[in-house]
Amino acid sequence: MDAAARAWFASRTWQSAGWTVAELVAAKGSRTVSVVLPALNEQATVAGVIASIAPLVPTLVDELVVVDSGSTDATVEVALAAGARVVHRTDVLSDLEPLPGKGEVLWRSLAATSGDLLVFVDSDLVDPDPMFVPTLLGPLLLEPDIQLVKGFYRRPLSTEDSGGGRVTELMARPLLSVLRPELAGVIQPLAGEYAGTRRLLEAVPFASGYGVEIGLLLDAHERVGLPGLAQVNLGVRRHRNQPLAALGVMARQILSTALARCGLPAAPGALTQFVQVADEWLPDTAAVPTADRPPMRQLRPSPSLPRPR
Ligand SMILES: O=c1ccn([C@@H]2O[C@H](COP(=O)(O)OP(=O)(O)O)[C@@H](O)[C@H]2O)c(=O)[nH]1
Ligand SMILES: O=C(O)[C@@H](COP(=O)(O)O)O[C@H]1O[C@H](CO)[C@@H](O)[C@H](O)[C@H]1O
Repeated sequence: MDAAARAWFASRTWQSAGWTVAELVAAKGSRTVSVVLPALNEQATVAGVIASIAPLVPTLVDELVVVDSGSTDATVEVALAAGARVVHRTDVLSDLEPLPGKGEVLWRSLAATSGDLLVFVDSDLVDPDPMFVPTLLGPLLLEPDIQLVKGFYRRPLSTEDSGGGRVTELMARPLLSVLRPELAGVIQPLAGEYAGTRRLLEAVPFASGYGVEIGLLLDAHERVGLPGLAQVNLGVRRHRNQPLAALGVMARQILSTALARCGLPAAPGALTQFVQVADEWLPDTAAVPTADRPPMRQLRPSPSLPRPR
């Protein structure tokens, strides 16, 4: 790591949370917190993720919202039964045709929620620790300069104790070490569990697909610098792991977003992969959406405007 990354790692990495939920509630004051779970066909896991967060409502967490990304399974019914508010991605900004992707629903969640602080948690987590949200909120509530907090964790892969975070280890981390060495100290740059201030999150674009995390990290670094970033140890994170080919498409989105944020040209979103059919290998080319959504503040300039509930 370069000197700046090393200094940041030493000063902005919490290897353990030195705070309690009660201390955070006291520190919160009049600030409000929205927890957002993006969900696409997560009927098997969304209730467990909600259950790990629901006890924090309404003290530390003011609203717990599942933003449905066009699920075709029973995600919505399961999430409602588990006690979350469920917003379909077209319930807000309904004049805008939805783009496919995780970033789209995270972007729309800004219009569906009202918290001064937002926490994003994936809905495909398996047995998430109930301390994920309080640990992510700690630096935001206790350190006035911090505006984005990334989680880090040990990432099991299927039956192995580690090996998860394949796109992180094989693409995102090497890419950051080349393009933004200052961010080389970020342990999980693609972590799907992170928290930020609305002030920051409404000021930056959102990549509509899987590039959303790398895009937000690069834009946050650009806007608030290393002092505005922090990372917290969340322990272990198990989730539904996608097959390698799907991660290839994800990596293509992340690469496009990262290059664009760093001012480098990238060919329009398309990826050719190869499949074996009998004794032949055939190309399988798919368009890879890489569009950005503009800063929410451009659409909703006045924070005093009533936010749709
Ligand atoms: O178009 C999408 C793709 C993903 N997700 C959600 O975003 C989170 C992370 O996506 P995924 O699990 O596919 O990514 P991975 O964790 O495998 O990298 C999960 O809660 C998904 O349900 C979503 O809301 N819309
Ligand atoms: O970190 C990674 O390499 C990928 C894939 O993780 P696994 O190899 O399936 O554990 O998972 C993350 O990347 C996505 C893109 O940023 C995020 O949206 C996911 O929340 C996160 O799980």
